[in-house]
Order: sequence, then C-alpha cells, then structure tokens
Amino acid sequence: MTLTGPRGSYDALLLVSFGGPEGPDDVVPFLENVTRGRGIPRERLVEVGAHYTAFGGVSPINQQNRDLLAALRADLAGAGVDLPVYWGNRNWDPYLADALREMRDDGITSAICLMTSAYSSYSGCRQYRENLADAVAEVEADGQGPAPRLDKLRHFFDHPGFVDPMVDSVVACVERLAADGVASPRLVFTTHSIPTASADTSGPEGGAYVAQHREVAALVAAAAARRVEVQEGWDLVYQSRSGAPQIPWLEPDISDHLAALRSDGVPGVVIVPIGFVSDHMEVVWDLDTVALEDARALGLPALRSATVGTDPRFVAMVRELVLERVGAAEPRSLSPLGPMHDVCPGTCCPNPRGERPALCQM
Ligand SMILES: CC1=C(CCC(=O)O)c2cc3nc(cc4[nH]c(cc5[nH]c(cc1n2)c(C)c5CCC(=O)O)c(CCC(=O)O)c4C)C(CCC(=O)O)=C3C
Ligand SMILES: [Fe+2]
Repeated sequence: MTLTGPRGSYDALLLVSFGGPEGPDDVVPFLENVTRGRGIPRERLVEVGAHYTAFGGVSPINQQNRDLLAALRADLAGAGVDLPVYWGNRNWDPYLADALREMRDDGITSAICLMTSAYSSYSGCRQYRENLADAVAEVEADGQGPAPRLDKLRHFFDHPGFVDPMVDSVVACVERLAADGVASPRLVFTTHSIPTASADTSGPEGGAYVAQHREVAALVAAAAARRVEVQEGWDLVYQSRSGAPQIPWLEPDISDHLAALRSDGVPGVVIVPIGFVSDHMEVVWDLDTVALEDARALGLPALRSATVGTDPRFVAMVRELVLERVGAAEPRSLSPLGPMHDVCPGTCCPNPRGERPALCQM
C-alpha cells in the first residue's frame, strides 16, 4: 500500500490533468474556468468555443485520461507495485479538490503527482502547482483533517518512454508517404505557443521551454533518420496561439510555416506533435482539422504522427518515474538537459501575474 524507497514514500499516484468539457452546456463554463483573469480576447473564446462545439461540446481529453488511468492501474498491478491511482483536473470535473477529498477519505497521506505536461513553462508546471496549493487549501477548509502531502514527478520530455513511441510513429508516417510516392519528407515538430515572456523565464535558468522542445525534436529526428529517409534539417513550430494580439507569442505559426515550406519546394511533411501527450483538442482541431487542411490546400502532402497516448512504453515510464522518485530506479533521460529536477526552484517558471502559493518547490 505504501511504496517506500531511500528517497521517499507514497501511498498513491495522482494523475493531474487539464480537464475539458463533456457536453455542449459545459463549454462556456469550462472556458471561463480556464481563462478567468487572463485577458483572453472575447473573439478568441468564441472561436475556441466553436472548436469544442464542432465536437459536440466534448473534449477528447477526459476519455484519454480515463484510458491512461486504466492503463496505469494495469501496468502497476502487472509489475507488482501496489499503488492506487487517483485523477483530478485543473479546469473541469473531476476537480483536483474532489480527488484530494477522495484520497483523504481513503486514508491517503502522501501522493506523487503526474502532470500530463512534458515540458517546463508557467502553463505546464507552476500553474499546475498553484492549482494543487489552492486545492489543498480548499480541502483543508473542510475541517476534516489534512489533505495528502503532494510531490511531483519530473518533466519527462527526454525520457525514452516519451520519445521512442513518437519515433516509431514518425517512421510509420514516412513509410506511408513513401508508399504514396513522396520521398524524403521534412519533419515539422509542433507544440503549444506560449507568450515569449513565459518562454524566456521557463525553467531554472530561463529558456527551458524552447530548449527542451529542441532536444526532443533533435532526438526524434536523429532516431527516425537512422531508419527511414527524411529531409536533412527539421523545424520547430508553434500552434494554438491565444492571448491579445499585441503580446508576442512563440513563432512561427504552423500554418504560416507550411506555406513557407511549400514555396521552398519541400516534397512533403510529417507533422510531429511533440508538445502533446494525447490527441486532445489542440491536436484534433488545430492539427487534424486546420493544419492538415491547410497542407491539402497548398498541395503539400502531409501526415500527422501519433501522440504517446497509452503506448505501453509511456505507461511503463510513469511507473519508472515513480520508482525513480522514491530512489528505487536509476533515472533515464536521453538529452543533456535531463534528468529534470522534481522539486522546482522557487523562482522558476514565474507567474506573469505575480507570485501565488505553489506546491512541489523549494
Ligand atoms: C503550454 C500549454 C499547454 C501544454 C501543457 C499542458 O498540457 O498543460 C496547454 C495545454 C492545454 N490547453 C488546453 C485548453 C486551453 N488552453 C487555453 C489557453 C492557454 N493555453 C496555454 C498554454 C498551454 N496549454 C496558454 C499560455 C493559454 C493562454 C491563457 C493562459 O495563460 O492560461 C484555453 C483558452 C482558450 C484559448 O485561448 O485557447 C483553452 C481552452 C487543453 C485542453 C484541450 C482539450 O480540451 O482537449 C490542454 C491540454
Ligand atoms: Fe492551453
């Protein structure tokens, strides 16, 4: 029931994710939860609301987390690691506070958190940790005893369990393009754009968000190039830009970049969504609906490679990270930036709106 090692001891794993609407009536309240106090223009919210509405008001993310939860439970059981797994979201039901109440009522005193975000940034790290602090405060205000103590697993961008499944999918896409007569495509790696100010302050020394993505892109490109023929060189591009137009966000945007590649005479592209762990809205809308349609309109052959989802290697990675966290396994990481820390320096990935309480930091 309690997993103990030289570095720590936990009696549960908590899957911490973003959350998404599960029906048409959820869309507006969900968007209000996500964007409260963030200065997102109304037109952008109407636009994003329409993406959800096009999918019946249902985000794919919750079912993907249910699938991941089931896969994690099966993997842990199969490996003889007796650790219950809970699930809570930042922005939609089941909320983090509800997960913490359930854990408290089950007698859990200490849990290790997996955030479904592979890279360092305010949005992908500190914001989750602030939401954990808020949830703990909310639950402790019940007056029914302490919430579980929470630690986090490190960002896993350069773990083989995250990288290797993406390589296989890129190879499969290159082979499919070749079968259609498109040889040596260009690899276009894509991730969520964030404000350049957040990118500049991400990680302990700043610049971690882009640096980590560049490492992953280089790793995937090199591994793929050992197995299939791809164009030399690759690109890192950005998608799903939000915020006010006068605030700079990371560029180039994927759609602009596809047009530029077409003009350069690139024979085809594989779009590799390294910024996302499963096929959530940014993937099924911004890539599969918009970017692939843009490519078609340009006459540029394009395929989108898979996210890791519930690939058994990714699921096993989570178990490995938990064992690593208690000191019972050696950390594995493929880039010189890793293995990433799991207790954040108090100053990294700062909140652009000022300091707030956050967990899992020094
Ligand atoms: C870096 C990053 C990740 C990856 C790390 C991680 O996974 O956490 C991520 C994930 C996600 N973002 C998601 C959805 C949204 N993100 C928004 C807004 C924003 N995202 C930002 C960044 C990121 N976001 C930022 C800087 C904003 C601006 C507002 C703010 O500063 O907070 C908005 C508001 C509307 C809009 O403006 O787009 C929505 C609806 C969903 C759910 C998808 C689904 O339903 O399948 C997921 C997984
Ligand atoms: Fe987002």
